Amino acid sequence: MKLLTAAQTREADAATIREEGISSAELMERAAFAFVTWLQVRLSPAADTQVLVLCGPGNNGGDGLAAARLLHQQGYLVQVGLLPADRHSADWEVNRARLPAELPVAEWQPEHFPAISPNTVVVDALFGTGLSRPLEGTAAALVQHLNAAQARVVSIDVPSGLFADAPQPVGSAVVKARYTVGFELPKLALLLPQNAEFVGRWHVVPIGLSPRYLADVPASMYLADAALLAGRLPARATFAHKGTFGHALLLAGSRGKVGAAVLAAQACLRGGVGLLTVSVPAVGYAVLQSTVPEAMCLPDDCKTHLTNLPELRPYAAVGMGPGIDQADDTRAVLEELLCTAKAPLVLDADALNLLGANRSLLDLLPPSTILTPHPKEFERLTEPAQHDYHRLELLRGFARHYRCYVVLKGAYSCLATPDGQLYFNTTGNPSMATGGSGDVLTGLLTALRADKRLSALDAVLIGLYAHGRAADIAVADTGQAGLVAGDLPRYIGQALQELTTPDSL
Ligand SMILES: NC(=O)C1=CN([C@@H]2O[C@H](COP(=O)(O)OP(=O)(O)OC[C@H]3O[C@@H](n4cnc5c(N)ncnc54)[C@H](OP(=O)(O)O)[C@@H]3O)[C@@H](O)[C@H]2O)[C@@H](O)CC1
Ligand SMILES: Nc1ncnc2c1ncn2[C@@H]1O[C@H](COP(=O)(O)OP(=O)(O)O)[C@@H](O)[C@H]1O
Ligand SMILES: [K+]
Repeated sequence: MKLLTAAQTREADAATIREEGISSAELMERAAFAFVTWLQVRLSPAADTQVLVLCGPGNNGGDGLAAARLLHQQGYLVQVGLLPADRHSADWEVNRARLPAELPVAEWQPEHFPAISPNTVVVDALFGTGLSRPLEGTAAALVQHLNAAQARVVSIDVPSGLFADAPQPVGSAVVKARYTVGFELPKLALLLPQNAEFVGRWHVVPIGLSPRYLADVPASMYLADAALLAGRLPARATFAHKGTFGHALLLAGSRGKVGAAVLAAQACLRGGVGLLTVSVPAVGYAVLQSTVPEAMCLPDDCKTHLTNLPELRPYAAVGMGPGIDQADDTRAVLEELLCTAKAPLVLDADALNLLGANRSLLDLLPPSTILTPHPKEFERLTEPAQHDYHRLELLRGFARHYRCYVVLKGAYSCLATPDGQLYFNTTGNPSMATGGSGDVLTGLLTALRADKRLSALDAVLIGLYAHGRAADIAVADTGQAGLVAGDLPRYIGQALQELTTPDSL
């Protein structure tokens, strides 16, 4: 699924109206109906629920007016509060005129905004994608009044005051919603951690925007969801053998962090690799052999950390980083790996920290290397970001410059490709905020990179999706708090199966 800018969303509306021969008011009715349908599933029975719809002057306010009418028709106790304005959009006027006379409507004057009870469900339809500047004056005061009320707020399209795809000044007035319900496609703002306190949980509801427009519009940002990835993992051929899926090498572990090597190795095997060799410091040899008997183990001469790069010829992909620590000998191993590797590389954790501390090594990165930093590791590779949009631009620039695939890990992990595209992963949940989840990802990505049937892009996208999906499946058994990283590998196979090409004509 593509992520559209606010301007492209307007074009999508216009294309839909043109192609279907409908009026813009009809499209607004569709949007309001989709919103109300979503809301009704979550509301208590009509007689018990007071709904306040706060409407701004544009089409977001128009959506609110149409939603107020539809909720009123369903028997909810609805009131409408209007933000005073000199001008209104044409479809706002249409829907204002359609409000039934018995539905209470009042213009809310700044001197005496009515009190908002915490029991009220507030529909925030003040501003949407048409926000042209930060809120101030009456609009800002109303947003502050609403936020102070601590009512249950559901925002239409975007929380009012939040730009859909650009940063706003720190401290701007923005509605703090419990839910945000968007139309057809999520806006970029909903995916960024800095907006979490405004967005709450988000959902998108379909409104039938032009499929032709959505297919043709150029995009540089995508949502990597099941629809994008379904069928991208080829099914295993009947006569497949272990050579078909590649031999991977993992360089992982140090004294006190052998567990990272174990987690990465388990995930690599569950990711379907044909053969796996793990190079660990001598202290990890017995641990690895007993906990991951399917893997071969190459103990380093050094007891505590990695000091030797194994002969690389047998390997179809190499992953380095989990738990390796940052000793100078290990930096030399990394440098030799970057200089000599012919196979694709996956670099994580301390391999990234070593790159950050020795930036001249970055110029040695082979093209198409996969790097998986979390925001702090990414900062060590680049510079502190001013805000999340800036971080995404740094990410895009880094991936382009070094011709690499860079995954900025988080709730919606973002992959930047060498040609500057961004893909946001949609799977995963907060159960993964536990030590070792990243080590599991390294192992899984190394397995998928060793599989020659997959392109680099597909390997990363499938890996990110399956990593998060494994956690989504696992929490049904473990609960969120109870999940540990070692649970994840067992669910990877199920997650990968969901993306496997169906065995049909
Ligand atoms: N496919 C879809 O997604 C569909 C989208 N639809 C809906 O349309 C919404 C977009 O509507 P929209 O373009 O009319 O913009 P909206 O957000 O209502 O605000 C514009 C008004 O606010 C004003 N204004 C702006 N900034 C301001 C400020 N800081 N302080 C004060 N005023 C400010 C601005 O005035 P101006 O900038 O000209 O001064 C103008 O009057 C979208 O979010 C969705 O809900 C559906 O109906 C159909 C399908
Ligand atoms: N709230 C969350 N929602 C979804 N995924 C998450 C969340 N928190 C963490 N993750 C995922 O868990 C992994 C954590 O990786 P990382 O920070 O490297 O952990 P570690 O270093 O402990 O292995 C990343 O893939 C990240 O995307
Ligand atoms: K809104």
